[in-house]
Amino acid sequence: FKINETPFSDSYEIGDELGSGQFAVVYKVTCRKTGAKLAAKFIKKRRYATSRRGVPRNHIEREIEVLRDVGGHENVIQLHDVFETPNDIILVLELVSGGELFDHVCAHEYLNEAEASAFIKQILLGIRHLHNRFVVHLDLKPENIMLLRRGEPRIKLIDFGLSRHIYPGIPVKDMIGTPEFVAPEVVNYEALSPATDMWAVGVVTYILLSGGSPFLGRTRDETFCNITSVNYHFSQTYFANTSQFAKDFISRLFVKDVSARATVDECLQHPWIRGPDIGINDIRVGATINLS
Ligand SMILES: Nc1cc2c(nn1)-c1ccccc1CC2
Repeated sequence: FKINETPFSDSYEIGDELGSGQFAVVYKVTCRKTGAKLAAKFIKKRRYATSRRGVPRNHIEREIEVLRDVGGHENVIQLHDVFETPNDIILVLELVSGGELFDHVCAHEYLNEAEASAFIKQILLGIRHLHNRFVVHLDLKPENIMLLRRGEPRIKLIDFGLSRHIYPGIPVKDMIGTPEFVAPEVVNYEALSPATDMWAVGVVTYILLSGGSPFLGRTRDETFCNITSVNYHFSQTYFANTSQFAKDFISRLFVKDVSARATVDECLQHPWIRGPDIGINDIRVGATINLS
């Protein structure tokens, strides 16, 4: 990937901090030439192979390659430019300023089904764009899903720090992700695949509808045990008034066998996502249904 030779501050003026992760800080920036408002993600470079601080260069390169490949979809963050300083690599990204989906859910405790279904449909459209390019996100969670603008149900998938290309027939194994969102194959150190993202969609859906986390235990090991035994339930407290469609949607994703787990295309066809607008003429045998 080509890195800009000129200094970052020659082209951009730094504004407010938008968010931060373990080794990254994101600022709102203004392009000096055009006045455009963008986001700049400063990723701390790892200085020594034995260090635990910072991100190894090849991981940053992988995030850039993935962003370059998946850019251009309305539910996926767009990469505009890359700069380097002695300590950081700077990704200039499309500005999303509606805050994290995580905060939006917290502000409401949980969402009604229509709002949750609209958010999940957008997440599925973004994921379909990734999976069609053999990209697997591997860190889907409400913190990594941003609202384009406050109060609008339009989302962008933002953090591709753990994402990678996974091609059929080339097994990839790795112990990564956030414990309460990882699928059984991650816990069991078995091959990762697009199905790994679909399990996480189930966890995000469960959280949007209830505010609770389906597999979270008191310890990391308890969480992992709940995941590998698919030990979850729809607590009456939050799911008493939830539709069968919503519960069926979630239960098709919490499937241990990756070959039996719903794919992104099957999810987009599910009645909970297609909603009441299914007309009889959509159900002609063999019809190609245009989902866009
Ligand atoms: N880990 C993160 C975290 C964030 C972002 N990217 N990666 C981001 C990207 C574009 C606009 C705004 C943000 C803030 C949060």
